[in-house]
Amino acid sequence: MAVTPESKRTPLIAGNWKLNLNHLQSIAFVQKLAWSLQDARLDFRTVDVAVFPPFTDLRSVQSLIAADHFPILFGAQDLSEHDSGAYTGEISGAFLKALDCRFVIVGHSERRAYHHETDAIVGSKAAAAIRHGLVPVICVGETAEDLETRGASAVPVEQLGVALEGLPEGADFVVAYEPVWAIGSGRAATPEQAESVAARLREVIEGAMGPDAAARTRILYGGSVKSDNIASFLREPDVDGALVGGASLVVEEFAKIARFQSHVGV
Ligand SMILES: O=C(CO)COP(=O)(O)O
Repeated sequence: MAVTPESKRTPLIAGNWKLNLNHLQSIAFVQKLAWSLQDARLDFRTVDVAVFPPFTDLRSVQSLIAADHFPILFGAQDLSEHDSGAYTGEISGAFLKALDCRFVIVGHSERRAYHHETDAIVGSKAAAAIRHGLVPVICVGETAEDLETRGASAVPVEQLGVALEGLPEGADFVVAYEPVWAIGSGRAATPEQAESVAARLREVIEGAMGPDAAARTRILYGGSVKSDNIASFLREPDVDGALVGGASLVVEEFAKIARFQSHVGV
C-alpha cells in the first residue's frame, strides 16, 4: 500500500527483553535509558519507545516510570487467554492493565515453538488483550523451512488472518513481522524483504478490519535489528518500527536505535 510521508504512523521502537534482566536490573536499565534519551533530547512526539520486561519486573518498571514521569512505554511479553480461574501460572490481561501496561506481546515465535501456541491460541490471547484495554503486539513470521517451501509471506499472512478473526471492530493493535530465521541470527531480512511482507500484512488488515485499521495500524519488523540497520527499515513505507531482542538489552545500543531519526535521516 502506498503511503505518503505525511501519513506515516508514529514509529514504535520496542525492546523485548525475553528472559533477561531481573527487577533490580530493570530499574537500572530504565533509568539509564531515560537519562540517555533525555540527554540526547529525543523528541518523544516523533517516536514511541517501549520496553517489554519479564512479568516480575513490571511493578518496578511501572513505579519508576510513574514516579519520574519518564516518557517510556511498557508492556508484557505474554498474557493468558483466560480472565481468571484455575489456570496455575497464568497472568491475566486485567493484572497487566492494573500495572499500567500499554502493550502485550502475543504469538512470539518462541512461544509458538516452545509452548506450542497455535494460531487459534494467539488469536484468543489477542482478543483477551483487547478485552482488558491492552494493545496486543501480534507476532507473525516464517521459519527458514517455510521460506524455502512457501515463500516469505504465506505463513505470516495465515497467522495474522487467524489472529484478527476474533478482534472487535475498531480494535487497536500492532503487528510485528519477525522472520524466525532472522531472530538472534545476526542475519536480518533486507528492508525490501521486510517491506514486501509488511505490505501484504497491511492488505490482510484491510481485508479483516477495513481501510482505516490498515492505515493506522503499526507494523514492526523484528529480527537482528541493530543501530546500524534500523534506519533502513524505517525508510520503508509499510514498516513502522522494530521489535528488538538482543540489542534491546544494551542501554546505549537500544537508545541509539530509538534515536534512529537523528543518526540517519529518514
Ligand atoms: O525476537 C526478537 C524480538 O522479539 C528479535 O530478536 P533479536 O533482535 O535478538 O534478533
